[in-house]
Amino acid sequence: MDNKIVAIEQHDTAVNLHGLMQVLSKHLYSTPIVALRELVQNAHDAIVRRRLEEINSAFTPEIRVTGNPQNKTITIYDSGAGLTKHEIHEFLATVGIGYTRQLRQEDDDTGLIGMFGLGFLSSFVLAEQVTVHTTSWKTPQEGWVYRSDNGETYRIESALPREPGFTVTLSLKDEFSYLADNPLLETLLGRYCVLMREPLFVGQSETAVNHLSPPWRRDHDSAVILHPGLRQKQNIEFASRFERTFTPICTIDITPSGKSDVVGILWIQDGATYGTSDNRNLSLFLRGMLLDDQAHDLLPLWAGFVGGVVESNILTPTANREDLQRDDAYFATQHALAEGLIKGLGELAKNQPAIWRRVLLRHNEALLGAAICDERLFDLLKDDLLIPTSKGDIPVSHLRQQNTLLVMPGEESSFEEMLFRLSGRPVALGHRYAVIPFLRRWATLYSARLIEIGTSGGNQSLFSCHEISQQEEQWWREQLADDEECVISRFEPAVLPFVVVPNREVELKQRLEQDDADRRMSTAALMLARQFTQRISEQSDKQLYINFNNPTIKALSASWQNGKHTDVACQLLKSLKVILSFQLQRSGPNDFHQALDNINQIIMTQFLANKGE
Ligand SMILES: Nc1ncnc2c1ncn2[C@@H]1O[C@H](COP(=O)(O)OP(=O)(O)OP(=O)(O)O)[C@@H](O)[C@H]1O
Repeated sequence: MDNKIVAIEQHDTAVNLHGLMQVLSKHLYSTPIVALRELVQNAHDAIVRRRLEEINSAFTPEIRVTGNPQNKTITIYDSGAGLTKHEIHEFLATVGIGYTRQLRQEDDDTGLIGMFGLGFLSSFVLAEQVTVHTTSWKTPQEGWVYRSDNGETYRIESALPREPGFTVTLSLKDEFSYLADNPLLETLLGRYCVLMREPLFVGQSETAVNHLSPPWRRDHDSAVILHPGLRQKQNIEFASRFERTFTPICTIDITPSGKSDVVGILWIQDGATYGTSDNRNLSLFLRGMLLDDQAHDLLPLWAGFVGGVVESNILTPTANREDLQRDDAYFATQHALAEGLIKGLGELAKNQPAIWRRVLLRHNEALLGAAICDERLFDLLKDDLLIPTSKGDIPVSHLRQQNTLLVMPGEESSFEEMLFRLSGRPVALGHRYAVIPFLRRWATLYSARLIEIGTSGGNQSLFSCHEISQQEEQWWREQLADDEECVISRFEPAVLPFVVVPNREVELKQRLEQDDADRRMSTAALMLARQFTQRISEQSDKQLYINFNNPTIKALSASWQNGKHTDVACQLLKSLKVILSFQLQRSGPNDFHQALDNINQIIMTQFLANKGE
């Protein structure tokens, strides 16, 4: 046995400070503007900290951001807790450690935003020099100035004391000097900080950029219950600040539910959408600070016509505070928003019929898709939505006749369409978004029959079989069929002697077997589809249903049985078939010419031959 002693060495991981600072300050954030948000957020937290810690504190909370274009500086002032000399070393100048996190660990319901101990570093993205002047409320007789060019080294010097608080001055790099413009700062910060709870002023302005509190907080803070109409008006005004493309039709309140604390408003966009259009737009505020104005993944996929602004205190941001961790809180929020939206749509339908009609009108197609994603939505929408049919858009109840619903899966017009135009029955257009799954669910719920025309199952329900001898069947095939499969049947209306129906399943099989289908479909999907089409036997891609309810067909059948010659009549019928097929793009130009020629010939020889000369 080998008894070698293995020496185990333990070392501290070395950190290359320069490299780490480069990554943290330059590459953590997607846009340098985020640095301003981080500094305002620190100012906010400092005010909260002072309120929490200073007993009998009677200070006026204020954050003020001022740009100075001449000096190319931006100053962020706050009247918060400030820092002692020791705290500057321990928290401001230590990467990854912040006092805010410690405070949050004691009590996380205080509204503090910071947690990573990284945000201050982002100031080095914008600035070639960062200067801080601070006085802590704990040591009001001391003032300190911190200075650093890159965050890697810094200087601290004693300075005159100031009112407790913290002022950071960024001497901007040339490429960011344009930011030292107060109107621009007002726009940028107005976007990020509109829901922040401490007042933020820009330049010399006496009006805080966040002076308007969001409607849901007004409800909470005020004892007065607003008239619903007035509330809706306020909500829409507020929503319009976040919805750039569409005007909101109406808003839906989101209140905390389940494990989510999310609160805010969603709205339905005014502007017709297609079923597949995705205009979801969600601004998410975390602890009062805009985290993401493209947080639409939190909304259900079917809600392509919905916008919203919501806030939460429990979601977990990523370290750059530009995205969210996909944790339990995230999924609870997703769930709460979907539930709130479904409930809100239900209340809209019940309490505001005029607005509900507008919503249906604008988003009928998208709502068809939504209805098949959720039972409750289906229940809400099933009788109000319109189905596109051969006779225009109509509710499903009008589509139902003799307890059957007809749907045409294919896109092109066909003989079936003509069949139903003749009988006056509307046929749903199955190629349109969500129509077939919606009708399937509707049919199951109301125990109606859904007939999908063109599939073998569908055709069997439409055309009943008629028995004739094999010899006669053979004769009919010879007289009327080209490359169609011949089916002897009975159907309405009797005035139609036959129809040519494409076999959609065979069409699908042929399409899948084409090379270009391979390129468009993923291999897995293609394999599944092929498994299905293998079961479709090699048949003709068209079927000719000969109608034994039709008087001409019946008369011709009787003649054949009596051995009479009916060649001319059969030729006429066949030409009629080709002409109708051509109109529906089911026969080619040569056949069409031939058919017209036949008719001319028959008329000439049968009716005019003796009289013409
Ligand atoms: N304006 C300020 N007033 C008082 N203390 C401040 C101020 N700005 C920063 N600090 C202190 O410096 C610490 C580090 O700040 P930094 O922005 O790097 O991280 P953070 O705010 O704690 O967390 P995050 O990275 O999530 O923003 C803070 O926790 C706080 O203790």
